[in-house]
Amino acid sequence: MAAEAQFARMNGLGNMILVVDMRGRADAVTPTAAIALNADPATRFDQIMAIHDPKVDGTDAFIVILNCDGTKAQACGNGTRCVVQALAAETGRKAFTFQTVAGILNATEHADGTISVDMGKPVFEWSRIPLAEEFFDTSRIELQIGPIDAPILHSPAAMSMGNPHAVFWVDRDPMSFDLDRFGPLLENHPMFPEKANITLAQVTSPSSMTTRTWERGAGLTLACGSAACAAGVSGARTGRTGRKVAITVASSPNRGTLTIEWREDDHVVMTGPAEWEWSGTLDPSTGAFRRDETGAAAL
Ligand SMILES: N[C@H](CCC[C@H](N)C(=O)O)C(=O)O
Repeated sequence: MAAEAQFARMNGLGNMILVVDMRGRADAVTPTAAIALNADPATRFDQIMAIHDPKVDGTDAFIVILNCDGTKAQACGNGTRCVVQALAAETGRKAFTFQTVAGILNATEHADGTISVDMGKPVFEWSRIPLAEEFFDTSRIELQIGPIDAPILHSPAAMSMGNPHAVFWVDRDPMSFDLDRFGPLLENHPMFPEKANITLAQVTSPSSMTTRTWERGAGLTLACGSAACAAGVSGARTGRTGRKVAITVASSPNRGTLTIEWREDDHVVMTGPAEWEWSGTLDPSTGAFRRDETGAAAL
């Protein structure tokens, strides 16, 4: 049995996150532990954000991201805001720099409690998304589902925010689509050798859209931050919106909002809330956990 690690159950717009404090130790949260934690209704989650000691100078932590099926993810926008809130509560600091497998992320907590994360630069090159087929222009790739002459979803914008995304444009509320049926087919489509996060986006004005996402490795989640980034960038890239959009996440409680700005320097900045629910300790090798009785926010 591994020594216990502190964790906090948190959420970003309903995206269920476990922030696990792995600082000062060499082991990792195992896929077995992730699967066990997800199997218990009390600790069911979409992503684990494991905070490890920094590996490079100038960063505060190295973050490892696990999906609820035990696979690794390269990016998680909602989870990153949760990590910022937990570390800000612990240290009183407002600005952090993290390293992930996808690169360096800078993040800031604002006075109103919202958190901005610089999610880095989008990647459009087909081989780096990655797609299985060469596309010169990945803003509209050939892919459709439904009847060949009347597809239900077609021609998504494909891109990477560190993790692979496909954004399908729809002309009505994304909640009115059978995403639980189409999501698995598209996530696992041969076009996406590393699978993909699948988002439906309805543009509602040049500065707003409504989204809903089927997540790679997690399925239908209440919200997905990196998908909101992908939708915002794809809206601007295809001329549907400007470079700053308010994204209503249709599936989240009270249809919450994320603001996505694709800055002129090519960085994508996501701003939104994070919420602490409760804290506890867990065994990172097995997933056995205990809930703290104090009821105080802690990592
Ligand atoms: N919920 C996350 C995304 C998790 C990504 C994951 N599903 C994958 O790429 O495998 C977010 O807020 O960005």
